[in-house]
Amino acid sequence: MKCPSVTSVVLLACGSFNPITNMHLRMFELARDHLEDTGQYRVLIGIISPVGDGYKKKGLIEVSQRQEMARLATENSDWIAVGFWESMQPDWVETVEVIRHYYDTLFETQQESDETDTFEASSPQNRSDGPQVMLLCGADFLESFGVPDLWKEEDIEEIVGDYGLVCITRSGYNPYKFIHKSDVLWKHRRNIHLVHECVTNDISATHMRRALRRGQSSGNLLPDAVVSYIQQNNLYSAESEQKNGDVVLEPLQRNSGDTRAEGFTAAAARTEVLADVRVSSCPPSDCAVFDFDRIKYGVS
Ligand SMILES: Nc1ncnc2c1ncn2[C@@H]1O[C@H](COP(=O)(O)OP(=O)(O)OP(=O)(O)O)[C@@H](O)[C@H]1O
Ligand SMILES: NC(=O)c1ccc[n+]([C@@H]2O[C@H](COP(=O)(O)O)[C@@H](O)[C@H]2O)c1
Ligand SMILES: [Zn+2]
Repeated sequence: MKCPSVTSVVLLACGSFNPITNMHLRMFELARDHLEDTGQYRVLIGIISPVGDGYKKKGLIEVSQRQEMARLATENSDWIAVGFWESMQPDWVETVEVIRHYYDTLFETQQESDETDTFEASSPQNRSDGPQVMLLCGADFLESFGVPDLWKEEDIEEIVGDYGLVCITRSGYNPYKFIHKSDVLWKHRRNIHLVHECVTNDISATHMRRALRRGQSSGNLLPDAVVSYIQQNNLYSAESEQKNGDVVLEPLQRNSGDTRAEGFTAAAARTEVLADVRVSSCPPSDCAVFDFDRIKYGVS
């Protein structure tokens, strides 16, 4: 019997990581288990890429500190590491460019190790050799594709069409419904791996920052080394939470040309509406696999 080929995968998670939480680390484990369970993939490494300060998100502390926390959180992992390239760029970098960067770097490495030197540059979807870079995210990230002026259509098309996405469900979001309603996501649904997080939780960096600035415990939801680093450097306060408070998020500014704070407020309000799609329904019973063609989930 012919052995089905196994694709090597690099998982890339882009985000603020302000600070990194245990859920961020769990996200990688859930994604790896899910992909490897299919028998079609082998996950080689996971990369955490903290966004640069130029992203200008409210309450975003310096990237050197977010990086250090991510480094501490992953120092004992044998497969998850921090990617520094994104934050070393002078300006905020579109996510698709970060993915391209890691894809190109891996491709070059593969090329160098190839003796025959017969490789030709080809687009990711046409390449059967070498590892595939997949974007790893939570359902809120996926649903942010629907926020006007936040993402370029062509970037979404490239991310899901050429590279692929692994999305972890998150309380308050319904990625099944979101994909069903989006033409581009539906078209590329086979490249979107939805992983159902069976342990319902509402862990977020926002909750952690709130607890920390109020002097409360992080309730074991942050790695110990990260808690110590935060305490030693007195990182989260009412003041740090106000950082970028009156600035427009860089992607919105870039895509809409709007530098006014009201522009951001309007977009933030749209985000709220999006989050309102909140449907608690998860895939019926199967926690690991969701087959769009097999399961009907009553979307209007
Ligand atoms: N509890 C969670 N469940 C699923 N995905 C999550 C969870 N927490 C974070 N993620 C994902 O981790 C990635 C990085 O997210 P991010 O740094 O924004 O963390 P966050 O907890 O959402 O922080 P914040 O509250 O500041 O937005 C995103 O893709 C996000 O969707
Ligand atoms: N157009 C884009 O490429 C685009 C838009 C918004 C956010 N992002 C990225 O998504 C991530 C979002 O992080 P947060 O969920 O912490 O805001 C960041 O890495 C950011 O750079 C990319
Ligand atoms: Zn977030």
